[in-house]
Amino acid sequence: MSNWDNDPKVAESVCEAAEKFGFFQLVNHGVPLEVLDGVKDAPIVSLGCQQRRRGSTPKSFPLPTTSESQVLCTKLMTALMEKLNVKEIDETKESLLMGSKRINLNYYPRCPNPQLTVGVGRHSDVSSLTFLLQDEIGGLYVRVNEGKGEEDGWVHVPPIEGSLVINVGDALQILSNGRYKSVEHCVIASGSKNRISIPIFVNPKPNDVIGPLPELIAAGEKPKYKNILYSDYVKHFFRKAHDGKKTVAFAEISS
Ligand SMILES: O=C(O)CCC(=O)C(=O)O
Ligand SMILES: [Fe+2]
Repeated sequence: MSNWDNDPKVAESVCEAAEKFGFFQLVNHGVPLEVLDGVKDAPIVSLGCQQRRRGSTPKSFPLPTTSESQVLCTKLMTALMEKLNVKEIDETKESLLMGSKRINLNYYPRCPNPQLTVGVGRHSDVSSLTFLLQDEIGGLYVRVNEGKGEEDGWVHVPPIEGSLVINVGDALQILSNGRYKSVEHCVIASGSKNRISIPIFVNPKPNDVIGPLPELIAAGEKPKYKNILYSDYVKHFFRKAHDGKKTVAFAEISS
């Protein structure tokens, strides 16, 4: 990614990955590694580890985002919007695409029989984009080829040192009228090692109304989703279990 500015293929690959897979890993992303390590080593993380009980649900802690991650986020959003022929990220779009952020801390205690514990159940994120820092343990699985019979399955996202895992969330799927995919993923705990992951969720503002972007509808696309208050969408997500049932169905226009 370091040659983002002089190689248009980088932006193209990002858009292609967001359309086809909804997930990709970035290296040379410009977010200094010390920032990632700093977050992983923060005292609150160790405290969290001691307080966690085996098998209990991961907990959220507010942690600051960095200016480097903001620059990266703006670059990605700009490229993703250009691909949709949305030329300018004005104030309204900035709010819809990246108006609020939340950082979580997920701690997965090792479990001798991972099949018997809940890491994170199948879900898609409600964000527009999620940036995930994961340690070297692994355990994140992403759904591929959904609905394609025998090819439908789960692929492990291997930890790559210094990389960021980035995925499209439901809000961006809705705003892009289904062009960018928010795919299901889940986490299986390790049988032998504790794992930490830190997702940064980049979201619309709670009071934003999300729906297919006006530029797409003006270009003749039929809207696949209704306009919906983002905070209502998030409420719906937290009301239901992580059972693989799609939150995005809540916003779909039935045909
Ligand atoms: O821990 C991970 O790798 C992913 C966690 C996740 O999907 C989430 O917090 O939404
Ligand atoms: Fe997630």
